[in-house]
Amino acid sequence: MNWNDESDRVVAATADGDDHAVEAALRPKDLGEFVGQERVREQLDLVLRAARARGATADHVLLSGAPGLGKTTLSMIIATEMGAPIRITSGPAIQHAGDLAAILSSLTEGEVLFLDEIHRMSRPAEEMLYMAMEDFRVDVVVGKGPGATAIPLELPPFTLVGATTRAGLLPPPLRDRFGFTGHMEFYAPAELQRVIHRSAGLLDVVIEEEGAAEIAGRSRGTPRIANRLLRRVRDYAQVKADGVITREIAAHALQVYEVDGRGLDRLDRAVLTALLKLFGGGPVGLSTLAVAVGEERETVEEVAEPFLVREGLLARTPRGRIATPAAWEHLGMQPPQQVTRGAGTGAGQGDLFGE
Ligand SMILES: Nc1ncnc2c1ncn2[C@@H]1O[C@H](COP(=O)(O)OP(=O)(O)OP(=O)(O)O)[C@@H](O)[C@H]1O
Repeated sequence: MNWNDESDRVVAATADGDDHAVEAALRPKDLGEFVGQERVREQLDLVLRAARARGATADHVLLSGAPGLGKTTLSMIIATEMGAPIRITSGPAIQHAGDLAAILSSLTEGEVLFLDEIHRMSRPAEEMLYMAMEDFRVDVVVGKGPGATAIPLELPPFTLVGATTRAGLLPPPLRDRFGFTGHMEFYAPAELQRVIHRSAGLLDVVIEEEGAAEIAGRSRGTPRIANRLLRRVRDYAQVKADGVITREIAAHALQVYEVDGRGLDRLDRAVLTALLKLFGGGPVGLSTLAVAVGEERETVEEVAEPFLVREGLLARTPRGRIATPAAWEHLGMQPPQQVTRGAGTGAGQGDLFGE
């Protein structure tokens, strides 16, 4: 299989068409239903309550975090909690300042504007957004060349909810204009277990506690993946058993989908196996590792490695990629002697960098 398209993977954190179809039904509708992210939830609750008490529009909110952690869901909850409508768009969809002006000028008072991937907006649109966020005003340029004139346009107060996977890429003037920034963390297995239980209830699927725990442990800290694995396990339970998801059924089903006990899929394991078997645990250069796996360099670096690094199974060092002791353990292999001695070169190394 060619892994260049991330969405081919059952453990992809980004949404595929099938996800879009069911995600709307599974989204928590208010803060009380939203699982985990205690700090962001508590802080946001205060921001929204205070705005409601003042009868004001809520401050602009920036949500940062990896795909599938619930940024879109939270933006919808903000609108619901404020009793306001929501408009959804994304940075890449706004290529010209005029596109943004058209959206902004059609907002109603108090409306929530959700701007996904806000770091991918064009520069002119971004500059227009500064003024809109701060003064609820935009200058619409009419005409071209020396005869062009800027017509100021008043906007009703609105709440911008920006979402980004890369908060560090946002220019400081944009970041500073958000009244509240929430950083979404990966979820603990116990939290994902709650997400799975809730989704199973909505999908009318019977699941045992241990079945949910089994799926949660393989969901890479991400609710979107948890919900997708649940649907695959449900299929298996319906076809191969009586529809009830037990721990055993979940484990068998996920074995069929090649998702192991830690959430690694075939590509992840191929990279680790090559690193251990062919290169004795490294260090080995990225290009060499990619050739050994039969994949593009970018696929190994961007698709497989982030999760392996996060799991503490692989480390990027100045000398190349190395496996950590946990990688040997996970694949049930014995490290050669020198790797055991060099175990300190594992995930804790300070000078990690992309090769
Ligand atoms: N805290 C949560 N509790 C319950 N379900 C959640 C939670 N967070 C996310 N989900 C579920 O996970 C799925 C993905 O969430 P969502 O689309 O909000 O993620 P996202 O961060 O916006 O992802 P992306 O950046 O890729 O758009 C949805 O089906 C949603 O219902």
